[in-house]
Amino acid sequence: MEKISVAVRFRPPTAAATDPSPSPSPSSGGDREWRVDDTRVALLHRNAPVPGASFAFDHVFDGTATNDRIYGVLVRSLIRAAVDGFNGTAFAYGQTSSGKTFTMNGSGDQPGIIPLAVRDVFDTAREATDREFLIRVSYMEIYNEEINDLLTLGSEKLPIHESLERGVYVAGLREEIVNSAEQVFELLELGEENRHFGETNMNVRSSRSHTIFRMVIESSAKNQMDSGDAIRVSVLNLVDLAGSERIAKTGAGGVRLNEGKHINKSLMILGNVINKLSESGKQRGHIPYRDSKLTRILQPALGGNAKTSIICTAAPEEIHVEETKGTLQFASRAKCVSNCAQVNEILTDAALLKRQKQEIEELRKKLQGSHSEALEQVILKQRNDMHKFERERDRLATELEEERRLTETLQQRLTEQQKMLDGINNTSISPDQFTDSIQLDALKTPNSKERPAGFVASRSTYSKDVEFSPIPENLGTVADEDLWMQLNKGCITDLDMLEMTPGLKCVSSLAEDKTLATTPVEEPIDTRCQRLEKDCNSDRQQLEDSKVRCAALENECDTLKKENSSLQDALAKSRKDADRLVAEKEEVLKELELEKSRMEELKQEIRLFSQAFSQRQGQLTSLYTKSKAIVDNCKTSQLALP
Ligand SMILES: Nc1ncnc2c1ncn2[C@@H]1O[C@H](COP(=O)(O)OP(=O)(O)OP(=O)(O)O)[C@@H](O)[C@H]1O
Repeated sequence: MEKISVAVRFRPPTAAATDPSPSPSPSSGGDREWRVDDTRVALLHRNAPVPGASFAFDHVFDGTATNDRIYGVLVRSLIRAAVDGFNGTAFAYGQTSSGKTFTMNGSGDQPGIIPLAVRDVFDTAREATDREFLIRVSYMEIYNEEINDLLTLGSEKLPIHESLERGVYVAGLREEIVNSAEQVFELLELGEENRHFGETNMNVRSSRSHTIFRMVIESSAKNQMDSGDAIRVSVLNLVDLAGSERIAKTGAGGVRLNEGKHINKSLMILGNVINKLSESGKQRGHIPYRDSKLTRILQPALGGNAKTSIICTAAPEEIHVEETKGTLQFASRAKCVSNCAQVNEILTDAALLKRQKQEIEELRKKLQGSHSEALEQVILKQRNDMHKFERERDRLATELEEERRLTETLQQRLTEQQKMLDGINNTSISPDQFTDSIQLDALKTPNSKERPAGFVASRSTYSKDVEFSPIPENLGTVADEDLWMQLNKGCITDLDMLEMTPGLKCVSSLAEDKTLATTPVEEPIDTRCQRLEKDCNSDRQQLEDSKVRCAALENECDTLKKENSSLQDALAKSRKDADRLVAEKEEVLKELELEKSRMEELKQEIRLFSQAFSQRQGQLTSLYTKSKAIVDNCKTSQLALP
C-alpha cells in the first residue's frame, strides 16, 4: 500500500484578483493572508493564526515555484514507474483560476507537467535498452458529463464500458501510436483546439471541461528469454480538472452556468470518493465511483492499482480564502488515501505455461528438498520439547502434592502444639505443683536435646519396649516416617542412628500409671513452655515457608501448563502445515499429470494432423498428376486436330 502524494501550489497573486461579486463575501473582510512554508500552510488574521486553518503536507509551493520544480518533486518518479509497468496518474485540483492548466500544460516559456512527462517517457524508454516499447496516446474531455474525443473532430459522445480484461474503458476513443515527443505535442495541440474553454469573470480562458491525456506504455524484453514473454502494459493519466466555481464570482449565466453546475457536481463526487477513501476500512462502506464519469475513469488512480500524485492549486488572494480552505481540506483528506500499485504484466499462453512449470518445479523442490526435512525436524523437536515439559510438569505436580501434604501435617501439628500450650496456660496448677503432677509427664520429652526446627519423626510402631527412644511416642499421631522422608528430601535416614537419650518412659495418661508420678521433673515448666513456644514459632515459620514454596510451585506449574498448551498449538500448526504441504504436493502432482496428458494429447493431435496432411498431400499430388495428364492429353489432342 502506498499513500497518494499530495502537494499544494499557490500561484502568484494576480492584479486582476479583485472581488468581482456584487456583494463582498464574508471571507473578504480584510487583513487575512496565507503564510506558506515548505510543508505548512496557515491562515493568519492580522498576523495571528486562525484556529482550524492550519494544514501540513509533504510539499507546499509558493508563487515562486516553477513547473519544472513541481514536476521534479511530485511527478518524475511516477513517470519512471509508468515506464516500468506501473499505472500512474497526476492531476491538478483547485478552484477556477488557481493555476491548474498552467501547472499541467504550462506556458510558452515554462512547459507544464504534461509536456515534461511526455519528454521524460520517451527519454526513459530510450534508456531502457533491453526493452522494446509501443506507446499509444489518447486525449479526451468530460464536458457536461459527456465524453468527447479531443483527437477526433466532431466526435460522438463516447460511452464507458467495463470488461474483465480491460477494466473500465472509453469505447471508441482514438488511440494514436507515437514514436516521439514531437509527435505527441502535435496531437496535444490538436486536442487543445477541440477542448472547451470559455471566458468567465474569474478567468479569461477557463477550462469548462475535465481533460484526461492518456499514454498507454507497452513494453517487452528484447530478449524474450529474460522475462518469460511477459508484456508490461501501464496507463498514465495526466488530468487537468475544471475548477470549482462560485456562480456569484464567475458571473456565469446560460451556457456557462450549466457548465459550472456540471463541473461543481462532478468535483463534489470526486470529493465524496476521496472522503470515503480517507476513512478507515470498516467505516468506509460503498465508494461512489459510479456517480460521475470522472471518478469512474479515474477509479484505478483513487485507491486502486496506480501511483497517484495530486497537485492542489490555490489562489493566495484574500477574496479566495474560503475556496482555498476548501482546496486545502480536500488535499488533507486526499493524503490519507492509499493505493496499491503493481506492475501490470500480460503473459502469452507459452509464457504462462513456462511460469507455471517454474512454479511447480519450485514447489516440488520445496516439498522434496530440505524444506520438508526441516519441517519434520521442527515437528520432532517440538514433540521432544513437549514430552520434556510434560515430564517436568508431572514432577512439579508431585512435588506440589508433597508440599501440600507437608503443609497440612505441619498445620495439624501446629494446632496440636497450640492446644498443648493452651492447656498449660489454662491449668490452675502452679508450676511448683507440676513437680508432683503426672500430667507433667505428658509434656515431657524423653530427650532433653531440643529437636531441630521442622524436624518431626517417629516410628509408626515400635517392635519392643525400648529403654532409649529417639522420639517420644506421643508424637506418633503427628508425624510418621513418610513425613520424615519428605522433610529430608527423600534421603533415607536410619532412625536408630539418631542420638539416644537415656531416660524417660513416655506415659500417655495420668490414669494409666500413677507410679510415674514420682518421676523427677527434668525441665522446669517455664523452660518447657518457652521451648514449646519456640517450636511453635519455628513450625509456624516452616509453614509460611512451605506456603510460599507451594505458591511458587503452583506458579511454575501454571507456566508449564501454558507452555505446554502453546507447544500443543505449535505442534497442531506444524501438523496443519505439513498436511497443507502434502495436499499442495498432491495437487502439483495432479497438475503435472494433467500437463503430461495434455502434452500427450497435443502430440497425438500433431501426429494425426501430420498423417492427414501427408494423406492430403498425396491426394493433391495424384490429383495434380492426373490433371496434368488430362491437360497434356488435351494439348496433344488439340495439336492432333487438323
Ligand atoms: N504559477 C503561476 N505562475 C504564473 N502565472 C500563473 C501561475 N498559475 C496560474 N497563473 C496564471 O493565472 C491564470 C489562471 O490560471 P489557469 O488558467 O491555469 O487556472 P485554472 O485553475 O486552470 O482555471 P480554470 O479552472 O478556470 O480553468 C492564468 O493567466 C495563468 O497564466
